[in-house]
Amino acid sequence: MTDNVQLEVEHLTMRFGGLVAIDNLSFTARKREITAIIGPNGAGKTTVFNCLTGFYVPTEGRLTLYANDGPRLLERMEGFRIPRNNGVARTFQNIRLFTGMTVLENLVVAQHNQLMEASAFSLAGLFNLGRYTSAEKEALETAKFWLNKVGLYEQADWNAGNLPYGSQRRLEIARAMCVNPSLLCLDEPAAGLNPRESAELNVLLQSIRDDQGIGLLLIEHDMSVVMKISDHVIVLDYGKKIADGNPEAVKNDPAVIRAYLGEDEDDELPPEVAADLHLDPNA
Ligand SMILES: Nc1ncnc2c1ncn2[C@@H]1O[C@H](COP(=O)(O)OP(=O)(O)OP(=O)(O)O)[C@@H](O)[C@H]1O
Repeated sequence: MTDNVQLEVEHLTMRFGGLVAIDNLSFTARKREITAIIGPNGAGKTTVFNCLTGFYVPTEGRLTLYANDGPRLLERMEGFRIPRNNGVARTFQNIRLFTGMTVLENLVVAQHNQLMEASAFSLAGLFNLGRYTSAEKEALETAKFWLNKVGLYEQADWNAGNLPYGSQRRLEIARAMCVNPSLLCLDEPAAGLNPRESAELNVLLQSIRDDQGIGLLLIEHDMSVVMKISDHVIVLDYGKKIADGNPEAVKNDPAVIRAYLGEDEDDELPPEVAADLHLDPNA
């Protein structure tokens, strides 16, 4: 039953004082699938990511990651161990690259933990022992692989801060992939992209899903991305799950339309949102 499950979230609740940001949320994300979490502003999407990646300790609930070597309970781990030992990588709403480093250096630094272990925390590195040099070579190979994959090989020596915005977004994804995660969490990767860059992002995310065989969790407001590439969509509103299914079912769900529209029957969806949800304007 759990064969294909990458992540199982059970009864997750996150309170900030009196505010319930996530309210008894359960869902499953599968391997080789893109699972989107959508919902209006403040619905609790980023808080879910912050619980999964150790930025917040959930108030209640269980978060089970099915890594290659068995299940892990993420909510019981110290935050820094989640990306380091447990295969959950993420990108952020606001790009967080090392802008003063080159594109290649950003990808090598991402592998710092593996390199530190191989260097026995510096001694092997200092004396240039074999184990360290082969780990260093491997880190460079991994970095080059991902540079190729995201189409930035030619820009390897550029300062990351000088890349165009869309390329910076792709570099962030490459950096997250350099730690060889089981689960990749992407927080609004299409924000600020033009239509061509969005289309390139779709291709990249689909190829990570298909070629790496990992689970992807995607927070995204751009419905053209969500509806095109997601296998599974979860909709949150005020911290509660209001829909869970395939994109087709979710976009026609009255509760979802109401969440975006509001309760007032006289309201109308802005034309671009209606178009993204593919709603019939004459309905
Ligand atoms: N550290 C915090 N302390 C207090 N309240 C918080 C904290 N983090 C999030 N919240 C609150 O939790 C709720 C959910 O926020 P969250 O950022 O998860 O929403 P979101 O769905 O990601 O929104 P957006 O689409 O605007 O990014 C909001 O009311 C927010 O103000």
